[in-house]
Amino acid sequence: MEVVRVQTLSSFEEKEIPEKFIRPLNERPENSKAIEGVTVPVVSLTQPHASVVKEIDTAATEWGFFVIIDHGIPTELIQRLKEVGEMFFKLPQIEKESYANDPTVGRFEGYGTKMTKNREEKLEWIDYFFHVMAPLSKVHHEFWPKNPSSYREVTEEYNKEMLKITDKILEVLSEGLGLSKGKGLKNCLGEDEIELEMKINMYPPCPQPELALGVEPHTDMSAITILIPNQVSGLQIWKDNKWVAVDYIPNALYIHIGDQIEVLSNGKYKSVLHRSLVNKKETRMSWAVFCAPPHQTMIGPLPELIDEHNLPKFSTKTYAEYRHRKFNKLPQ
Ligand SMILES: O=C(O)CCC(=O)C(=O)O
Ligand SMILES: [Fe+2]
Repeated sequence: MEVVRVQTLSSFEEKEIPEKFIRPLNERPENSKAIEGVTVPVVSLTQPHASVVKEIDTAATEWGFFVIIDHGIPTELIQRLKEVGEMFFKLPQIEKESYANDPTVGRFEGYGTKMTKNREEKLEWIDYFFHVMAPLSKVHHEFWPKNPSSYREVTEEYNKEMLKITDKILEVLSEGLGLSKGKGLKNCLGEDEIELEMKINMYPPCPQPELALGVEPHTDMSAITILIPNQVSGLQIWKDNKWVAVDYIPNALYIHIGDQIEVLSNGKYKSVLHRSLVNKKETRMSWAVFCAPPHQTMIGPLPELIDEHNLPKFSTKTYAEYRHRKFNKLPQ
C-alpha cells in the first residue's frame, strides 16, 4: 500500500502543510497553549524506598505521569539507542520502505505512518518504527532494522534495562495500591509473559507547527509506557483541564500510566492524556516502550480494591478485546 511519509513531505520544503494535517480549530496548538509555570513530578530512584513509593503514588494518582531520574541505566546505552534510531531514519527512503508495515492487514510491526480510516480523520506529523522487544517468544527479529548493524545488539541491551525498570515501577505502584506481595500488578499483567514493544517516533520539521500535531491527544492502551525523547521538546500532558509542557531532562525516563493500570487500580491511578507538538526547524524523536499484558489476559478492577464503598468503575475483559474496542473507537 502506497503511503506518503511525513519525512518525505518535510523534505519538499513547502511553505504550507497539506489540508489533511490541519487540525480542527480547538485542537490547534495556537489555540490550546500550555500553561506557564507548572512542572511535572520528577522522582529520583536513589532516595529512600518509602519516599520513592510515596512520590510515585502521588504522581500516578494526581498526574498519571512522572519523570524518573537516577534510574541506573547507563547514559552511554541511552546515547547508543538514540544513535541507532537516528541512523535508521537517515537511510535512503527505498531502504526504509522495505520495512513498511500494513496495519490494514494486521501487520503492525515495521516502518509506519498513520493512514486515515475516513474522510474527516486528520493525519499526524510523524513517522515511526514499531516492533515487539519482549518476551523472546513473540519477537520477530526479521522485522527489526538490519541497518545500522548494531541496532539489534543495542536494542537487546536496552530491553534488559526496560525489563528491570518495569519490574521496579510495577512493584512500587503495587505497594502504593497496598497489594500483597506476590499478587501485585506484574502478576496481573502476565508475569514473565509481559510484553514490551518499542516505538521509535520521528517528527520531521513542519512548516506550520501551529496548525498541526505530532501525535493527537490520546491515552496509551498499555499498562505503563517508558519514554525517552531527544533534546527537542514537544510532549504535553493534560492536567486539571490544561496542557502542561514537559521539559527535556537529559537521560530521564518519562513514565506514562496507561489504560490497563487505570483499570486494574479501579481509577486510583490515572491514564494520562497526552499529545506531542512539532516545530519548524528541528527533528524531534522519542523512543516509547509500551509495557502491556499478553492479549488473552483478563484485565479488570482488582478484587482487593473493591468493596461496598468502592464499586468497580470499569468492566473486565481481555486485553485483546480492549484493543479492538479502542482501535475501532467503540465504548469500553
Ligand atoms: O513523542 C512523544 O513524546 C509522545 C509519543 C506518544 O505519545 C506515543 O508514541 O504514544
Ligand atoms: Fe502516547
